[in-house]
Amino acid sequence: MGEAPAFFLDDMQRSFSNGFDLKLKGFETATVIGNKTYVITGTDDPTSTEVRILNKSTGEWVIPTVLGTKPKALKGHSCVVLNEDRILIIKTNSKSNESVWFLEVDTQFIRDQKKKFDTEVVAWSKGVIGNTERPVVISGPSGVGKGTLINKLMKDFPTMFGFSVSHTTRLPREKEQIGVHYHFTKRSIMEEEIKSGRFLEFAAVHGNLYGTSIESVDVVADAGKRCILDIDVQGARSVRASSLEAIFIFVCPPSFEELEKRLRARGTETEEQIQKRLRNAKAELEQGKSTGLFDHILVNDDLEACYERLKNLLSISENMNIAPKTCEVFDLPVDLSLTKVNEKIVIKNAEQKIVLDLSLMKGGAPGRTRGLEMHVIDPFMENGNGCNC
Ligand SMILES: Nc1ncnc2c1ncn2[C@@H]1O[C@H](COP(=O)(O)OP(=O)(O)OP(=O)(O)O)[C@@H](O)[C@H]1O
Ligand SMILES: Nc1nc2c(ncn2[C@@H]2O[C@H](COP(=O)(O)O)[C@@H](O)[C@H]2O)c(=O)[nH]1
Repeated sequence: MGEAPAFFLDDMQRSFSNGFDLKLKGFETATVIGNKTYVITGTDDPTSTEVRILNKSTGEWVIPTVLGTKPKALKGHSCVVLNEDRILIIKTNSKSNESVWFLEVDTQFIRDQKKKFDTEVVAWSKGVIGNTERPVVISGPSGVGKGTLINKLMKDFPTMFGFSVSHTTRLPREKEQIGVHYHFTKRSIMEEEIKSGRFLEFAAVHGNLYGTSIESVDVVADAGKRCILDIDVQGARSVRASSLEAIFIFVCPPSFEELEKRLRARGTETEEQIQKRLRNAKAELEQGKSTGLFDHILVNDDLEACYERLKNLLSISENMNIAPKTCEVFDLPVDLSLTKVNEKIVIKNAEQKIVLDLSLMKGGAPGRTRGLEMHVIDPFMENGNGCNC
């Protein structure tokens, strides 16, 4: 059994009274991992959750690059270190489905990002209770019918699927709506946002920038829906290397001539743009079929037949139009302590005991940390529940 190695104000002053400037404010915790102390500051303000790091060897404070979606109004919280590479944070006085957060400090994702940013990096990842269906990445050359297939899925199963709305620097088409089809943006803004780590993936496609923000995927997951991403092959490769654990589907045309016919018939591109998209399609078709990147290849010949095959491989049938996945939500207490017992975290105060089971934990930054189980221990049943804590 291990007690949470997190300190509150009094402990900190005692632990580091050897000359370091450790003037902690309210709602701060300090967590020690190796020779670094991670100070997490929460306030009422949803935007102001902050992290700073004290290097105990040098006595220097570092403000890290912070990636991921921050917890809102973190205020009261308790921490415990997991695997020496992340801090589990439980928000006090919160709803159970909003209470679990992770600050990754030395995972593979963080080590990769540190090389990219050449600074200290930490990343937030929200904990998701229960299991969610794997996201679906759909790629294929321009005009093959990806959007058409996705629209059919979204229309037939609106409570099951949610579309990840990408950012793009291309101009909107006549019928495209801001924030529905794309977040249309300027190249300079998107480049800055890419630098700041806002995107799960991005790529230059047909002369414009396209990218999936971490938030776009999180919004769908938060609604309890299965996320669908319509992205090019380069983007699919980046997502494959991420923690998202998606299913990858490549859509092919029955022939190159048919692809050209569809692209022209859509009437949304100039002749020059059509030529560019067709040139790129050749390379995309090669890559899509040969790299082993995709789990499934779908030929979009007859639309209805292709749609049936898509539904089959996603294991969905007509009667599955179920409500978004929800799990039981309960309140977490204002004062709580955390104790780590193997792969379980016991969250308790005088009246209540809750167990957070991390044994099936997966995913993580830059996305959600999934597969968590959380339940309240009934005090009358405690001896028979298999949890000796
Ligand atoms: N199986 C099909 N048979 C005939 N036409 C189709 C089929 N699937 C889609 N189409 C038509 O082809 C055109 C291109 O489809 P769509 O816009 O869905 O392609 P896309 O792959 O999403 O393209 P982009 O990558 O450029 O967004 C549309 O006009 C659509 O109605
Ligand atoms: N890598 C990414 N590719 C994306 C994203 N959103 C869309 N796309 C791909 O771009 C082309 C062109 O799309 P269009 O809407 O201009 O016709 C197509 O292949 C899309 O799959 C993204 O976020 N990342």
